[in-house]
Amino acid sequence: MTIILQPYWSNGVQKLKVAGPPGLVPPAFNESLHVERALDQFRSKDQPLEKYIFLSRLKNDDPDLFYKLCLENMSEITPIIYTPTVGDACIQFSHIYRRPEGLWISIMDKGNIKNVIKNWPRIDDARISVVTDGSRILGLGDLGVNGMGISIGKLSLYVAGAGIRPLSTIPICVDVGTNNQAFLDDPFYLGLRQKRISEPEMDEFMDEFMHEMTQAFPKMMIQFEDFSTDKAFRYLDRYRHKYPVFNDDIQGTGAVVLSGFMNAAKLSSAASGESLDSHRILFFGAGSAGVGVAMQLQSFFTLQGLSVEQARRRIWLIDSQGLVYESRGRLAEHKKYFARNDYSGPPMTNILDIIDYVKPTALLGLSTISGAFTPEVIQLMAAINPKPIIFPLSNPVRLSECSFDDAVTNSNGTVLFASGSPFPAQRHSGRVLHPGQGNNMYIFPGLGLGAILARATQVTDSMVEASSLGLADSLTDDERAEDLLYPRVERIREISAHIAVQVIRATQKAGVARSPDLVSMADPALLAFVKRKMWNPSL
Ligand SMILES: O=C([O-])CC(=O)C(=O)O
Ligand SMILES: [Mg+2]
Repeated sequence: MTIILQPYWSNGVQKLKVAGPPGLVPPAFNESLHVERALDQFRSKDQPLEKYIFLSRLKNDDPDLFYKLCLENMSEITPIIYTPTVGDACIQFSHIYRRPEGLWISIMDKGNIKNVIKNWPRIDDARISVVTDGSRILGLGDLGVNGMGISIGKLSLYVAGAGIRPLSTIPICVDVGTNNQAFLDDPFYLGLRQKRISEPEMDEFMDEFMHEMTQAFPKMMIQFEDFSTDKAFRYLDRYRHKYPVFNDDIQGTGAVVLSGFMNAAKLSSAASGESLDSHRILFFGAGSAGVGVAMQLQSFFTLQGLSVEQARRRIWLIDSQGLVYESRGRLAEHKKYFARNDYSGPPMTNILDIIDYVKPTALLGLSTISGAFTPEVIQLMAAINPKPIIFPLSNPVRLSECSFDDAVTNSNGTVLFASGSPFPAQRHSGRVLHPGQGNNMYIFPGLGLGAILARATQVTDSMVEASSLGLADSLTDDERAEDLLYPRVERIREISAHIAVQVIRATQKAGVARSPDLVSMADPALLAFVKRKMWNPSL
């Protein structure tokens, strides 16, 4: 008897699984039922973190089964492998760790990064990597090498959401120390026992890292993830014109919020009778995500015909000191662009006073201050707008500026809502209201897929904007009829394919595409091509 061994790939390593010769699998084994069995096992765990551990093990043992389960149960599984549970998994990463996954490069490898990268087993297949230094994981702060969990989670969504082949993905964590003392004192912590290195040392390290990555993987797109604010802007600026790289927290979050905002603004303007270009957006939180989103939202106004300068004037920022304005003095570099020059009184620190002064149509939270949008804040927004736009975007759930429930109750059901992390639907006056999830997971899979297929040499602003417009117009009539701001996550593959087409077109217009053969394809043919390129679990 010949035993049939079917090859599959796990974590870059080829393995073999018994495909079913008599005697080696149970007599009544049925593969399709096995997916349901795995789902049952998954549901039998009561703690989200246990579910996470179960799925992470399953992914390593049998990627086809894992991704089949994800694709068939997106809305149930995404909150486990991704936000919010991935946050807890990162906090606990060094304790729940079982076996290596991804690529670890530390400051000790400086000068030798080339040789470390060479150890990656599937160099030729690699197309996309998510890189973090763990310095600001979600809203959880410096988690050092435990940040690897976020790179892993994002790449699982690349596979599930955009059909990137599992083998083409590389989660990377660079260990440049951590300032998290509790971790440094924890014997289980998996990173170097040292504080974060200085900025010049980090720059040298990153320059070598980026150079060697692009040498080793010429077809690679690199996503920067959860670097702390200063480094997020710094390394995006430093490398964006040199390598195909984008920052998910600045650009991905910006694009997803722009998309949801476009849909919300239409509904809000229809209710108020105000023109689209008269919206006023107040940001609570002025870190990398806040300013990144504000930058992206400028294009909402320029798309309506305003100049960039007029668009800038439609945006106000609040940071930990209150309203951001020029004469307040000593502003961090990244806040200066949106600092107001039309206010020069004493610092305005109370959010209710600021709302009263600005009269925003939209309030966006990127502060990681849980509960910052109090009932009074929501009530005030509802008093000045028939349909207030309120987006508490901080992750994970417990750091959200308000819950969907609070937003619905305090606005009497009028709120147009999107949050970074998932919230349950609410019933109000006999209607079921659905929260939008303004999370960059709607953007990066399609953006990355488009960039890879076009073999983009850079990720331009126009590509990011194309991904946002692609997402905004991917709502179906049914979804629009329910006032949804984002499409249902179950349709993620369809949405990513649509976004990828828009992104490929943008690469062509920007002259950064290295796949000239795609130019001549009409849109339907290009969409079919993109869908054909998507990997599917073989089950
Ligand atoms: O990972 C997420 O859910 C969104 C994100 O990039 C962040 O919060 O840093
Ligand atoms: Mg992030």
